[in-house]
Amino acid sequence: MTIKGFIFDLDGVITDTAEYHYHAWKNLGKKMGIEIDREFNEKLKGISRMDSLERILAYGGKADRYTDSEKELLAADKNGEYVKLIEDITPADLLPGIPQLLLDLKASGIKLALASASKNGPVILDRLGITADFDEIVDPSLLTKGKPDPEIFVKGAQQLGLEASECIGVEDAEAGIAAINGAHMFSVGVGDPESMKEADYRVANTSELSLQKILEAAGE
Ligand SMILES: O=P(O)(O)OC[C@H]1O[C@@H](O)[C@H](O)[C@@H](O)[C@@H]1O
Ligand SMILES: [Mg+2]
Repeated sequence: MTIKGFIFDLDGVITDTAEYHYHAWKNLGKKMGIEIDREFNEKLKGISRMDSLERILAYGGKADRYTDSEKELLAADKNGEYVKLIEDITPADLLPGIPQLLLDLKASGIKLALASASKNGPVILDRLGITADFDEIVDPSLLTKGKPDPEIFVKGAQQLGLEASECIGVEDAEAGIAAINGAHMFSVGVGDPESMKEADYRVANTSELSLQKILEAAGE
């Protein structure tokens, strides 16, 4: 078999923390007088904390309103709310289909890496009880460019000791699919068809993720 590695996004793929990011940004937006809706939120998925804040400020026409240190405080405010929202995560918060997919990957001897832009990723993996399932975690603080740049997926493959052509990337973000495709990996998209239109293989939600179907679609 050619495929030897799976590289996963976390938020919105393994657990529904994408929803918590949305709520925390929406609340911060309210404090700044910027209305954030679900459509705009699609453009925030996969984007680092500070880059998300910059996008929100530009969207609200307030790009020049805050100093760098004020932006640090705003981002810390959002993260404070987010950290509270993830406090009670347990293994029951794995999205449907993910426990089985992880079992099937293990049984197939396929290695796993995490390619999340979130600095909260490791603590979430711990609370979900799946840290030991991952062979590698890409440290987002060491990246020079965030998604949609391919760097995080390229690093994931390197850390696993694999070629890009031997890996499959799984994402729920437009920026994430662009990053996987840019890394020349087969991309699996979870979400609505419009946001996931660039993915090589698409499912509407995680309960439809099947290792066998993904491998078939990838030509195995
Ligand atoms: O603020 P954190 O936890 O470091 O997360 C950074 C980014 O992580 C990504 O996984 C999320 O899709 C983004 O919404 C989020 O902004
Ligand atoms: Mg995501």
